[in-house]
Amino acid sequence: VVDDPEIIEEWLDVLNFTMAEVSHYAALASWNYVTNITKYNTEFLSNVSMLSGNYGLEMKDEARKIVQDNLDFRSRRMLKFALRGGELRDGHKRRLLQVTTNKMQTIYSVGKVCPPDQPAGSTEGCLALEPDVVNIMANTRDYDELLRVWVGWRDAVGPKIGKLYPTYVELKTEAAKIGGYESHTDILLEKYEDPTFEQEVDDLWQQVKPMYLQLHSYVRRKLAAQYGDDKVDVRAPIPAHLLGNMWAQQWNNIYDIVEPFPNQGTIDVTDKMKEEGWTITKMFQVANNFFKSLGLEEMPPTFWSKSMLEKPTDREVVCHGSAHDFSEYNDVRIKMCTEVNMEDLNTVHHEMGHCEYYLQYNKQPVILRGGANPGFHEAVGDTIALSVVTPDYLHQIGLLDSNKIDKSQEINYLMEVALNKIAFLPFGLLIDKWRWQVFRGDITPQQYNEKWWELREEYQGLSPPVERTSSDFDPGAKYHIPSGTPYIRYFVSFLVQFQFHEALCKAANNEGPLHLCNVYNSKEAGAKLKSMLEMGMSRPWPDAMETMTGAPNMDTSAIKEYFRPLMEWLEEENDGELIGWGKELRIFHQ
Ligand SMILES: O=C(CCC(O)(O)[C@H](Cc1ccccc1)NC(=O)c1ccccc1)N[C@@H](Cc1ccccc1)C(=O)O
Ligand SMILES: [Zn+2]
Repeated sequence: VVDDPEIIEEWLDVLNFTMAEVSHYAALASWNYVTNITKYNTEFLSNVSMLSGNYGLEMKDEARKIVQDNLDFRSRRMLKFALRGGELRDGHKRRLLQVTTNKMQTIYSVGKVCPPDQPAGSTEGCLALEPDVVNIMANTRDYDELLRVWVGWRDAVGPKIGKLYPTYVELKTEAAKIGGYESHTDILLEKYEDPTFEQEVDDLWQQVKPMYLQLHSYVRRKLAAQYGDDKVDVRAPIPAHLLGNMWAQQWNNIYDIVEPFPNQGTIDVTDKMKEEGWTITKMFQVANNFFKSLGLEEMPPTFWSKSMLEKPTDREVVCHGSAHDFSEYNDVRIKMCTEVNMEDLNTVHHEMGHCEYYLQYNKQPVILRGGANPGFHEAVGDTIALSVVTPDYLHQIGLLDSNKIDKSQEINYLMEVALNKIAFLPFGLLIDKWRWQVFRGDITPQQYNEKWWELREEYQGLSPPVERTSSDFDPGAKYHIPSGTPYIRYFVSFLVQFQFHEALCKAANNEGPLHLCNVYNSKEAGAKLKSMLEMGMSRPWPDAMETMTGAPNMDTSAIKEYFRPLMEWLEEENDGELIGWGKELRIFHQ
């Protein structure tokens, strides 16, 4: 047992130094695998993961011997993080967990949708998820073609991942119990340092659900008009393959079907980007320039030389976007199979927001480098993107002919953003609602798929377009399940990013409405954001929230304020129409 403050400080310094080394090598091994899926890189990653796991267990055992009583807040916080997490001590089980997780991620990343009666073993004429299948889901308006790729993708990856998932859950559960937790769910929730967190997200959902119901009712009617009311019943959940996205998580790609005031121009500037000859590099340079305009850190030279910004043609990679921190010499990188379109311009800012956070908290000890909570990390880039999509800024970067918008164009603009942000909220909640129940043992493998679809109907008001059975594993068709990436962070992000946007607009002395505010070039806004980012996870997230907004809590007033004009318009449109589904189906009256 150690209680000498001198020795403890020395131990924390050694922890910091060794952790930087270990996480550097772990990051490199991971980078090599995700940017080049080969047998060698897979095995190398597995070996490095075992070594970093050994290091983690050693540090934990040593940390346990330290008496924390008369340590300062910061040292106690570092020790708290050092003692966190699951703990598999058996090498074989640790290796099995690593290999199982890696297999699921690889199945997803190399998955292909092949034409019917495809000869076994050949990938001739098969389509990858990105960009091929994603583009079909976004652009096709043929009901049956959408159905073919929607089912095809789930058939290609679901059952294979579903076979591995129970082992993954068992091993995560064993690791959690050895670590002293009730279940792995408690480890996931621990990151929010808030005993009532689950209750809070339910309350927040209840506050924004009315906005979602208005959007859902309106979109359902428009889809019924588009595909016929034999295909879309305005009294029932919406078939899940008609929303322009493989997971129906965001509906921006069906803007043309739901456009409130046709032929008034739109902020979907994909066509203009192509006309203007935008390149992938330009997309990243424009994003980099926005951060620079705020007085924040630019991406360093190695970002441009070492990132993977487009899909390679000569090898298999993990296409799902990610931002990587190599914990030294400011080496931060993005891996993304970018395409020149509006949706990816958003994602470019999203990923670069992660890199900006890395660059801002790199003065913290390694163990305190992270988002104030995981939702904050997801919200940085999206907050900037709320300025980027304004007519004012799109005009500034040459993607809109005018930055003037009249009332109907303003409704069109708000609809576009709502199809991205409001549509997402129930999806951002239901993924971990399902996963928390699985890890608590409240959903058994036999029930995986039926419980998934119960949640999809309850929260999103969607139904599967064809019969689903327990031999399907539709959760596996979404990246974050096979890769083991938590998801409630995005629900948190999609709410707090409006609080952050409001705070930056206030710092920038913006006069106009929140939804038209663009903080580009505002050094005051940049300073406000920087003051939160550089904290990393050195303080509990309410302190970081208070630094940004002046109040410590998550709050839906900003997102409601942002969309108020659209909600008024939608309530008008939906007056006397059917709203909701199942038990909550009713006629809406203003
Ligand atoms: O998954 C992503 C973007 C990928 C990421 O940037 O969140 C990435 C996911 C990931 C990849 C590998 C390992 C772990 C997580 N997260 C990061 O790169 C990341 C995560 C934590 C800290 C720093 C970087 N977005 C979500 C939700 C979303 C967010 C914003 C716009 C659209 C959609 C989705 O696509 O469903
Ligand atoms: Zn992210």
